[in-house]
Amino acid sequence: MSMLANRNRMVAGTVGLVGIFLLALTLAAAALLWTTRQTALADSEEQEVRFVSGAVAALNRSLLGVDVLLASMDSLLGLSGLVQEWIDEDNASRLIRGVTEQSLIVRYVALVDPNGRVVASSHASGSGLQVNLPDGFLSETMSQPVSTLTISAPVVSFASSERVLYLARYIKMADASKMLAVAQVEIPVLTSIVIQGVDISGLEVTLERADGQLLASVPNQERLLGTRLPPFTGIHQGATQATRMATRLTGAPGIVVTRPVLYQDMLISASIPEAAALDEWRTQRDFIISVSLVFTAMILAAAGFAIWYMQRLQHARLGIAHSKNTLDQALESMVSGFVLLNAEHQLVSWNQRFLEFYPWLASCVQPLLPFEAVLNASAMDQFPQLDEEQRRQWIQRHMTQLLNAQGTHEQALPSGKAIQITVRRTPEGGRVIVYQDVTVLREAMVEIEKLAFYDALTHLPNRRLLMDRLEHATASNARSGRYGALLFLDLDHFKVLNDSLGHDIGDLLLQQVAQRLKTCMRAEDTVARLGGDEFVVMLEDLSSRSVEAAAMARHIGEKILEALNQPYQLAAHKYHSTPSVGVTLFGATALSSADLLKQADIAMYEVKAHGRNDLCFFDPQMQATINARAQLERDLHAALKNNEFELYYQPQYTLQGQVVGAEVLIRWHHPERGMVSPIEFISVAEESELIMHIGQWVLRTACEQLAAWRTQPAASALQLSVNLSARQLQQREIVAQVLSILEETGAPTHLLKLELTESTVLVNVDESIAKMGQLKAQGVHFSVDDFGTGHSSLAYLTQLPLDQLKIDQSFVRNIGLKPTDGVIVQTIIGMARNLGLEVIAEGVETQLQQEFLAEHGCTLYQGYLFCKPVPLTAFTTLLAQTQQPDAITQ
Ligand SMILES: Nc1nc2c(ncn2[C@@H]2O[C@@H]3COP(=O)(O)O[C@H]4[C@@H](O)[C@H](n5cnc6c(=O)[nH]c(N)nc65)O[C@@H]4COP(=O)(O)O[C@H]3[C@H]2O)c(=O)[nH]1
Repeated sequence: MSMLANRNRMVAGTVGLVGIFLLALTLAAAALLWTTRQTALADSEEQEVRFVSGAVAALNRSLLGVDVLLASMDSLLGLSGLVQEWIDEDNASRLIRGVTEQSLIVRYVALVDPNGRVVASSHASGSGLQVNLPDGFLSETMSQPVSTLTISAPVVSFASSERVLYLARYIKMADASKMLAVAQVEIPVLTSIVIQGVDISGLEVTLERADGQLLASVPNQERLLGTRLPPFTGIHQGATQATRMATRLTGAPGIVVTRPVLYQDMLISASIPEAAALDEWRTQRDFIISVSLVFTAMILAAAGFAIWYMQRLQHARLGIAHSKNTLDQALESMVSGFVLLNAEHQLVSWNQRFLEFYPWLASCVQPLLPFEAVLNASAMDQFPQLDEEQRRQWIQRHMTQLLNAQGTHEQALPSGKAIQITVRRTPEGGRVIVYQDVTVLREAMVEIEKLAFYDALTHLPNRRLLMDRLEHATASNARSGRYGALLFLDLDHFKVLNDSLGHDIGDLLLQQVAQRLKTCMRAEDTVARLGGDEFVVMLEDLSSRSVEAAAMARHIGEKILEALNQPYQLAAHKYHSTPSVGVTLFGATALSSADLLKQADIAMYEVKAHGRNDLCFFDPQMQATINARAQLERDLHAALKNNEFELYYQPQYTLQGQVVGAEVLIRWHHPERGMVSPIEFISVAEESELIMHIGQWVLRTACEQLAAWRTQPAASALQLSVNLSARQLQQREIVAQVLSILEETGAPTHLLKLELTESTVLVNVDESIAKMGQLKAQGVHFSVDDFGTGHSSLAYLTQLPLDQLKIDQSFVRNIGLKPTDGVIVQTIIGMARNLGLEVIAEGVETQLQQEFLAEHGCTLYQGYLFCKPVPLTAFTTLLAQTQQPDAITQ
């Protein structure tokens, strides 16, 4: 409504403005017309005044000449001394002719007696000339008291048949009689004198008497000559200014200038009809009017265009306002939040829904607010704990995400809402951001996923999800070459429970079993319920060695057996349940998920067939291995308890054959199997807590021996190298443990050398370095076993607090056989020397090997060439026979 009023106001304003313009233009044009008209009239007046002045002057001069000519007759003819009869007419005519010929305007001059008879004349006929003076002219002239020039009315000359004027004055004779000297002037001659060659358009010139009698005129008006023109009214005859009145001849409205002539109340009048005076002005007038009309047309056209344009503009504005209104309504009725940013990433538009999602922004949003400020407000409200730098980074991260994002991403709000944010770039470089509440959708999806992939009773993954994960796991294990395991569980006699106590109780058992199974697993493992009382556990990424993977699977299986064997409280019923567990490994062979599940299922039935509540592997060989390992573990536990271990000592020699120490190597006297090699049982022990106990036993025994040797001069300087397994070093309390054993046994710290393998150190380098550093600070020595075989520890070599490098026997064995190994041996020796470390070669079996090592700078040796690992008694005997070096000092 107001827009319409506004438009009308604008149109009215434009019309008014145009009216003013047109009025101004009209006034200006009129003023211009008036001015130019007045100027044209003034110009004509001026012209007329100039002309009349010239004409009067010329006529006066001519009349004066005639007057002088006539007056000169007296002296020429000596008339004042004569009487008429004395006049020699011929002589007088000749004399008159002589002076008349000198005049330019006078045609004839005659001497006329009071009776009108020509006495003498300038004409060839002399006194024979006929002069037809108008009636009364003669007597009128003669009767003048003083002789003055009189001018007759126009008459036709007998002599020339032309219209002429007679100019006369009387001359007194000696006898007081009077003679009339008359000059005949042809009117055309007179008018040509008056006109003086001037050519003024429309000019009317009259020579008149004061009473209006017309004597001559230009243009010649034959019929008016001698008649009386309307007298001048209200005009002073002597006035020199122009007067607006009817022209003298045609009576048209015009400009009249009149001036008296010197003689006999004659005057000259010049008239220009206004029409002629404004001739040129009319052209100007037409031009001014044309220009004004053109301007008027242009103004009207411009106004028309302006109104049209305003209407269009208004229309467009109305359209835009309407569109904006519609858009605003649309935005406000959107279920999504909406934000529009300009190219400078400032807020241009947003809707209420956006503020409902982010209520803390309600007080800060305003047009052209930089979006960074919006993020800042969010960060301040939502993450008040962030310091300024963290907040800056948070804002930066979100800005980058906003600027680079095309498409959708999701945001979880503290309120629990899930907001899907869609960012689109506008053609101007701005952004349209749409915020959609997808909380319900997400919850529904979670629910759908749950229904699709999870078991409703236990909330464990169902068969579908298990198979999906199994597919992934088998594919990934096939790539990495590592093994995983699938454990198929079935609850023994579940049907009996269900039938006797009902399904609800059965369901309670299943739920509790699910709960217990989860507690036995790592986070990355999967426990699934296939249905009924069948559960499957999938263990991924166990080991790259199948035996080890099987052992780990067995461990977990046994854990499950133990957990599920605990009594259950099912509502009011106490219940004891047992499971049967079938295991199969996956990773080596590319079996399908279904086949793997079948294998585990078969293994599980194997358990059922053999009395239930047990675990069985699908592969009989694997089962046998696992059984053996299980047996070995059990035996190792017993061995520790029954003191079945013994330490052997393998001496370490200098080049000169002196024994500087020994490596202690564990031996197990199995009650049934006899001596068991550490190669067989150390790796098994390392997979469980057993290695801690065995390692501790070895360390304590070695330290006790060192302490015992303190008082024996032959052995008091010997160092003992003790192998420390990876798991031992990873123990948090290893440093305290070693130090307390040293203290308890009283062994000299500096005689204890701990042998580590490269891989042992590299498990957790920084922590290993720290632990080694602490022990080193107390005097304990370190040697790296198997140097050069494992991972490249070169990068850490300088950081490790080492005393000795041990060249692995695999290189020593190949000396003389494999040139590259010879080179490696040389390199290790060189490196050890550079780092100021001792270097010892193990597994030296031949003279050739020893010579090669000696030649390249190796100073210590261990191997069958010198001595095999031997029991303490044999070692003590050996010591007695061998020369010892000086004691090793700290
Ligand atoms: N062919 C040949 N072999 C030689 C020669 N000289 C020594 N050996 C053998 O090489 C092994 C050297 O020990 P290792 O590399 O630490 O390798 C050891 C070590 O890793 C581990 N082990 C032995 N005792 C312990 C122990 O007390 N604690 C820990 N953690 N591991 C031990 O068992 C591995 C095997 O020990 P052993 O059977 O005693 O085997 C010993 C030793 O008998 C030689 O000239 N030729």
